Amino acid sequence: MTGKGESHGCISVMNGIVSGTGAVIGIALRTRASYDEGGKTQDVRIGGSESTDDRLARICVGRTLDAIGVDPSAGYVLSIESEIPPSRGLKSSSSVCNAVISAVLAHHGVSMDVMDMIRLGVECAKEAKVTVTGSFDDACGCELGGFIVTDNYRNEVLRKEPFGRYDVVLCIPEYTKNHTPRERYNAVAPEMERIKEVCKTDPLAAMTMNGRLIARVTGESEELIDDALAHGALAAGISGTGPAIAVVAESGKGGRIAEALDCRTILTETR
Ligand SMILES: Nc1ncnc2c1ncn2[C@@H]1O[C@H](COP(=O)(O)OP(=O)(O)O)[C@@H](O)[C@H]1O
Ligand SMILES: O=C(O)C1=C[C@@H](OP(=O)(O)O)[C@@H](O)[C@H](O)C1
Repeated sequence: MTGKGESHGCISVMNGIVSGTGAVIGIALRTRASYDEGGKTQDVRIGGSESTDDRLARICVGRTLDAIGVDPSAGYVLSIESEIPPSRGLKSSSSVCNAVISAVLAHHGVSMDVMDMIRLGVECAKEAKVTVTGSFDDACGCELGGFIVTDNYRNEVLRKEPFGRYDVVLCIPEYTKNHTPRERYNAVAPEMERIKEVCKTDPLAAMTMNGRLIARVTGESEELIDDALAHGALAAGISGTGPAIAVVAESGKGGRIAEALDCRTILTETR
């Protein structure tokens, strides 16, 4: 039986690299995976992109088979279709991990506790070296949706609540993330402590503060953030390690903001 798996995306409220505490809001963009065993080859087909590295997906298959006691040398076909542009800070890697692991489990008819599945994905991301802290915040946001705060060092959820329905505009540069040295994130720890305080009562204000701070850390311009706010956005900032900018707006107002911004945009909503 073909195993099917699905996960979503999320945007950053607090970048977890700075202090180990991460916060995200789930969005509706989707990743779908399907998995079938048979044949002699291990075949990974990534829709819409010839150039995306398939190593993370292969690690997810191998580690899931290992976790459920199945021989990982079996031939398979894994297909992945994702709406999330890779390597822009929009959590494509976490979403792929969740979707692929779910598809492999479904093929074998095995159920796994959702938090165990998320933690398995974090281990895969670490092995593939696509994360600094393990990105437990992102993995939870992609799978569970809503507003989530996590401790990425302990893989613990600190806060999880529904977020309500908002439009989300994503500005997607053509280029992918630059790998800014970790010391540059560590250097802004005092500012992140202030953002953590704000986040306790006002996650949208925290998102903009974080988004501006990370723009400074990674060397991105804040111009699009200013433009989005000037056009009525409730929050705007770099998501993850960038370079994408995420904008939150009242439901129905995202389209107008997207038109006003000088960038390639995707219009979606919170989940
Ligand atoms: N559609 C996809 N199919 C398979 N793997 C993907 C896909 N999208 C992203 N990935 C994996 O995730 C990696 C990108 O991770 P990363 O640079 O951390 O970006 P992001 O911030 O989007 O998570 C890619 O190199 C690839 O290994
Ligand atoms: O590598 C990491 O540990 C993290 C990377 C960032 O996200 P992206 O991978 O989306 O850039 C960040 O937002 C997250 O809190 C932690």
